[in-house]
Amino acid sequence: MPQLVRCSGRWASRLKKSHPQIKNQLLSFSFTTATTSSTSKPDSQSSSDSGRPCSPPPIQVGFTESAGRGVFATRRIEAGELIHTAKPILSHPSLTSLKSVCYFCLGRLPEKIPSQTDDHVVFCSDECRKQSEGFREVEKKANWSTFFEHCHMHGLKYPLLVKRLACLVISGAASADSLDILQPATLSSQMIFLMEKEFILLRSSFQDADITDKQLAFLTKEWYTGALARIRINSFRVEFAGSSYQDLFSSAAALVDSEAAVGTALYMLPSFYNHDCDPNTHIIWIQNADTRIKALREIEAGEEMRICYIDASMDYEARQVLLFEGFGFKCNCLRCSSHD
Ligand SMILES: C[S@@+](CC[C@H](N)C(=O)[O-])C[C@H]1O[C@@H](n2cnc3c(N)ncnc32)[C@H](O)[C@@H]1O
Repeated sequence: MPQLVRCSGRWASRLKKSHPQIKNQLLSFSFTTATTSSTSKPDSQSSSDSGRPCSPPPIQVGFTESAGRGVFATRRIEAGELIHTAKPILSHPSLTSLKSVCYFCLGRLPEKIPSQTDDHVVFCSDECRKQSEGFREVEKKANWSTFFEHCHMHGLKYPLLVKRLACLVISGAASADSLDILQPATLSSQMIFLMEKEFILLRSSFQDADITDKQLAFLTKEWYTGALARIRINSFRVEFAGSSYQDLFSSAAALVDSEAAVGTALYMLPSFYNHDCDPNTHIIWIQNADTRIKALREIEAGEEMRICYIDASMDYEARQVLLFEGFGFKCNCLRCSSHD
């Protein structure tokens, strides 16, 4: 039986200083010790597929024997059960989706887009526009064309999330150490060297926009690489599960464009799920970056829940290469132990 840890205390106080999305995620972390007020709506809660919430979610973060922290079931979970939902703490559309999905929630745009006050990006609702006001005010002060062009030319998506985090920090909506709780990727000196350019572009875009040195004190190369190392290992490509012929058609078209993902998002609780090449759980997106974690089969109380980070249909060798190069680990799952 793994040693279970309560996600409160040090983690909670660090997260309390963070922006509202992170604060809401805190409810999902504190569920073992805290009761949420009737007016607060946890961002991560279990619910039936009818959408009826039945919190708290039956999960707990604990230590595994050989994969660091992981997520464990606190009771038996049925196959197909919706275990919990989660809202992103950071999200950003892919550069090719900037005008076709909501700049905040990555959701599809309604036929009639609400009146926009923002020329460069588009929101699916007034609510999303309002939620973006803090970071967008900072972002709008600067000219991002060189930074975007650099990311576009080199196929970079993680710097877009670092930029959004930096805007949140400058706006006062997030603290600079918001992501410290997450496991960082090990970056080679070559990777760190290549990040120099994007870091300089990010910092100089803020400086040119007259963001003061005091406001930018956190934005050091060390902070940048630390944030990027965490985003790299923990963020998800957001791809909608096709639910209609129209969706299937659009995703086929997106694949032809070699970009099926509408964007990238980072979550707090889902970041603690380890990988398995024969997972018992999966993560899905239906209409925006809010995600659902569902059981693929029956899960026993105390069992670790794992998702699959890659395409599980690949053969053993291909999976090892991808997991090692992309995530920096040698997979210890049962399927890999038998070289299947
Ligand atoms: C997204 S994090 C998962 C949570 C992480 N264990 C933690 O403590 O924060 C991914 C990291 O967990 C570890 N990990 C996940 N799945 C693993 C597996 N199947 N075998 C070995 N290590 C794994 C690796 O260190 C990997 O880089």
